[in-house]
Amino acid sequence: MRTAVLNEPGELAVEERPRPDPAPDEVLVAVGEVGICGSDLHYYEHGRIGDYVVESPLILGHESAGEVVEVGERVTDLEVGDRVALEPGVPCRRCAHCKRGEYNLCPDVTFMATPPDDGAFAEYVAWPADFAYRLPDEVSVREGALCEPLSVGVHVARRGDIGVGDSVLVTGAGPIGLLTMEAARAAGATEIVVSDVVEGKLRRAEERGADATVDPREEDLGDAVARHTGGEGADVVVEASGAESAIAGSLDAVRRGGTVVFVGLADEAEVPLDVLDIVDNELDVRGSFRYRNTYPAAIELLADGAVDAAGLVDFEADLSDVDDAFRRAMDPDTVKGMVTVGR
Ligand SMILES: NC(=O)c1ccc[n+]([C@@H]2O[C@H](COP(=O)([O-])OP(=O)(O)OC[C@H]3O[C@@H](n4cnc5c(N)ncnc54)[C@H](O)[C@@H]3O)[C@@H](O)[C@H]2O)c1
Ligand SMILES: C[C@@H](O)[C@H](N)C(=O)O
Repeated sequence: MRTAVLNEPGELAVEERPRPDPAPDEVLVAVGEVGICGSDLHYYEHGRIGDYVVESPLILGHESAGEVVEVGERVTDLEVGDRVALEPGVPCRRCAHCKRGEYNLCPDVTFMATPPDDGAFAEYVAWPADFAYRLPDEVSVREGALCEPLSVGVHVARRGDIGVGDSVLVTGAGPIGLLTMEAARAAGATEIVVSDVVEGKLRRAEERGADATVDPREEDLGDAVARHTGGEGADVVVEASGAESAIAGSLDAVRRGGTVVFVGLADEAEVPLDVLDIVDNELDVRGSFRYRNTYPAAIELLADGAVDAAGLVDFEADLSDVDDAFRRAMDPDTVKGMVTVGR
């Protein structure tokens, strides 16, 4: 089968690999579409993300969906021909985190396209059937692939306890920020402000339903958010850029007693935060890591038309043009590029 393999930073090659056989609890999926994620681009450019280092050839891609072509002998709830979204992180199911239900925190997770685990830029993937979610007719294979970044947004909305009537600031209008905005809207948020430093991204946020947008280089973020929230600040701030200035500025934009959710990953592990501010204003400061139990909700949001994930897509490219697709995806105005593997 054809795969796209990262051999060296900046060197992505289409290579033949043996087609996998599904284990008894797995399904074999003919991959249809795979989204290009910021982490794929990071491995492509730098060969590492923090402690995860690409030390041997790695198949990238973890936002995927396709069609079941074979089922393992113990699989009872999926059939050949079902279209499925693949949740890319499969936990050990045995550790304390898994048993608590926080399986996104499992230290022994196998996560697609995170060294040393291969990803989904491949014609076929064998995957545990319980991490393959059947798509209803209303949800396309492309949308199925985008359940992955949407899941990040759904988990953020849950971590932030975003609810009816809340005001929310999202810093960063990449795929994660934009899908978080839509998950927040679906959760009941009524005033959503989005900030970014790229004009085209702010326009995208407006087109997709942001109530207001702010470029923090032109206007103080705290003042702008106060103006849109009756002088109070946002009930919930979601930091989805990873930019140090946005991380530090998040505390100026949240109301007293509000919540800040950090989902963006800064290049530096340490970014100064004013702890007195957190104590004095009784802020809830939370991290949000990947997701757990979000795929069913993401699929429902797409089936109901509550979220327009496919509208994020700027371009599609065939697997044979994956290297060029990665270059296009690096343009700051690009939100999402898709690689088509089969249909
Ligand atoms: N915690 C998790 O589980 C998780 C999952 C996926 C992605 N991430 C991280 O979330 C972040 C967003 O992911 P993405 O794929 O949308 O990334 P992205 O790079 O596509 O988007 C980031 C956006 O932030 C904008 N930005 C840069 N500086 C800014 C500033 N000072 N203020 C406001 N916006 C600014 C950029 O212009 C860009 O539009 C990244 O840091 C990524 O690594 C975390
Ligand atoms: C969650 C996923 O989208 C993210 N890029 C990760 O590898 O953690």
